Amino acid sequence: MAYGQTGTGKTYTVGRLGKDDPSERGIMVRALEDILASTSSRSDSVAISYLQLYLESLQDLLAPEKTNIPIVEDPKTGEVSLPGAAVVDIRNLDHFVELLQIGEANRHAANTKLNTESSRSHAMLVVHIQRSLKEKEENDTSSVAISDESSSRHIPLLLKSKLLIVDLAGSERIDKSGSEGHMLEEAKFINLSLTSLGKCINALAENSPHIPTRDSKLTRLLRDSFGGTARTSLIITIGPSARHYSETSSTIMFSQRAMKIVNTVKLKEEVDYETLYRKLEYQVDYLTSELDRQQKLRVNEKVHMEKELKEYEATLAEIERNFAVKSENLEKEKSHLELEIKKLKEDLNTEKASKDRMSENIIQLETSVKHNEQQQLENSLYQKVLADTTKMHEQKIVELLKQLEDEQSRSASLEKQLNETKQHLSEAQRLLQMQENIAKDIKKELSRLKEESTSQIKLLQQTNDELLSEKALIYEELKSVQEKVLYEARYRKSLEDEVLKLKKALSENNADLESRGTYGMIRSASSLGGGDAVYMPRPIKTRETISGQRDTISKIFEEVGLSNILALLRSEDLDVQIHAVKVVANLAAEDINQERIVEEGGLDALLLLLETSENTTIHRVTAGAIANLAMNGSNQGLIMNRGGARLLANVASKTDDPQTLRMVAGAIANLCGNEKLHVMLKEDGGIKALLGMVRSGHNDVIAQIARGIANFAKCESRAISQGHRKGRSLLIEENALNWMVANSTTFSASTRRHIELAFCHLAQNEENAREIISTGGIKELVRILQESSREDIRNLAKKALNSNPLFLSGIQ
Ligand SMILES: Nc1ncnc2c1ncn2[C@@H]1O[C@H](COP(=O)(O)OP(=O)(O)OP(=O)(O)O)[C@@H](O)[C@H]1O
Repeated sequence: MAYGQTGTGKTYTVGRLGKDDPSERGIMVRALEDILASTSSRSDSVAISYLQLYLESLQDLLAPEKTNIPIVEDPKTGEVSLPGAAVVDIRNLDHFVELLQIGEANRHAANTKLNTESSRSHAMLVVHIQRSLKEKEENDTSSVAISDESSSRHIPLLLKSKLLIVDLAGSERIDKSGSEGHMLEEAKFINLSLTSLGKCINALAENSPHIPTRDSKLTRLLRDSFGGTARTSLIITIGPSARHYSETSSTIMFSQRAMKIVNTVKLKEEVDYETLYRKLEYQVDYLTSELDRQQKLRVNEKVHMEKELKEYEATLAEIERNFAVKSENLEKEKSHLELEIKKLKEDLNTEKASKDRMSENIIQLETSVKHNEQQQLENSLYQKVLADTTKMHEQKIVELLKQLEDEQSRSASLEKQLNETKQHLSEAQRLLQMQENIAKDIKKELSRLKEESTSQIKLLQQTNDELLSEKALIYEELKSVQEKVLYEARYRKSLEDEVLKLKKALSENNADLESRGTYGMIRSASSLGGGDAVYMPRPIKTRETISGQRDTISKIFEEVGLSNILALLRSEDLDVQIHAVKVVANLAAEDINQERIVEEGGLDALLLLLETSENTTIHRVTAGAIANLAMNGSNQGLIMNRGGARLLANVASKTDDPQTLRMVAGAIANLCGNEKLHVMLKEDGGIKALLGMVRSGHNDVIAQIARGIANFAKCESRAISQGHRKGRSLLIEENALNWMVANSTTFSASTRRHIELAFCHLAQNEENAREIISTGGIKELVRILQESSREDIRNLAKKALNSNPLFLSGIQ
């Protein structure tokens, strides 16, 4: 962690990329360089997350759309994780530097959007390192070795490490930095997180049993990173100037406390249950097939031995048979020879003469006997060999039987090993199941959080839609005001002449009144307004002077006096009346004049003029003046209460002059924007008159009518949604729907949009559904949904179609 006051080099120390010069690299890059140098892609994985904490909200700098990322703490191990944050595997150092750059760009963009600086947020780099260990030897000696002994005795392990590099926000105190407003809010959050970090450091330094990590998100995040089993390095940055003395001393004190903390670094080894499970599964397969193979081998061997035994027995029988035959032959030959010797001896006795021959024969016979004896000896040797062979075969049979016994005991031990491995397997399965359950719980929690945020997003979307439609309406109003300003700019040019004429008429009138002795009437009228006590006509200024003031209507106001101008509305001279009403209409266009005009009886005078005059110009300009006054909410009620809607409707019914109709429609359209007046407007014939003016067919008139309908429908829809009104739309009661459906595509783009907007607002009210369907409105809604040029109107159409089952079945 880098800690210190703003501008003292935390980011310089921790975050510099040093792309061109490696000696410029900060700790983040150097740390990754070291890690990558001592890891191998075969057994290790290195991944990072990069985040910033601003105003207690955690934002992913690698995926900036992810904000408010939840912090999850494992209740058993105390490990902190951020399941919502992006975790990116690092391929090499260049890849890492690229990610840091993206993170910095996102941090800069996010902070510019929030109008803050980087030093107001905490930046965190989380590096996850994972190593598959060569596997640890299992102590249990009972486990039975199979052919691949070295691998069977080991359990796969994962060595997990986490490196957290934190660039903390500036630690300066609020009172010193003089923060206020949004800055103060920021400073409070920074203070909250750094103060709670300080508290945790104090508690750790004092070996306190309770460490208050829950007080801020920063300390919750760092929970498994300071104290306990982690190794923590704290970098302190200070400003060398004497100005920073107090910050420097508090920073150093903070670090002194931190130095008291004693940590015991502990490696986190975890059984890689997945690999273990795969391995045990493989072992079971292997042992099963090995057992089958051994059994087959034993059966084959037994068959082979039995065959060999049979062969030996056959050979033995053959040898015995041969031996018997030979013995019989020898016996025969022996008895034959004995007979011959006997015969020769008898011959010896009888034939002494042939003694020599006889003795020769005897010698011959003796040699033959010797030979026979030799053969007999050989036979006995042969018998001995036979006995030896038989013995040997017997021994071999015994050996084979012993081997068979060995095989049987080996098979039993294999079976035992198989059972034990199966037990291991089921244990691994149980642990795996346990891990799956934990993963399921985390998933459940995540989906709950997701649901919660989805409903919040929906709510925000709804508010956004409403704001969009509000914005669009304001935009339309603005546009119409702009049009009006343009119109008035043109009008003002002609006003220059009007003012001249008016002044002339005013002075003549005064002279006339004075000469007729009625001057007091004007004087008293003027004193009513609290203005000049005595009307003093000023000398008429030159054309050049007035021309210099022509854009400053307020000056005319001051110069002539409002009460005097209003008095001229009652002049008997039509020309004067016309000029006066034009000036009043013009003054009424300015917000600041409206209140005074009404206060000084201008509204009454205008309404009287509308009622009594037969002149078209008077009607047109008066309606325009009333339209201007009707822009102001507080005047709308006055106009209505004094029968304004009736008078306007009356004028509309008597004329076909498009300019007059445009003014009248504009005035009624403004009154439509006040939901409280809707019923009265209907009763006084205002809505009927507004809709009746479509007969003119003039684009400017139709534009005002469409604006009025949109104002009306929008306010009505709002009143219904807020529960202020119920029932069918008053517009529908006045048969506006047929005209809207028939004409929604025939006019200019802005008029069309007003009609579409009105239509969509009417469709939000269930009570209007029947009429909307019977006038072919579903088709119209679908058309708006597909074709309208404005997104907020399309959204309104979609909302109406989706929320009303009658519409949905109508579509089908
Ligand atoms: N050791 C240094 N050598 C040269 N320049 C430095 C050094 N330390 C900081 N600077 C420079 O001082 C300025 C402020 O530094 P840096 O932005 O790192 O401060 P910081 O403590 O992170 O500030 P903050 O809390 O406002 O983010 C930078 O322009 C930086 O380049």
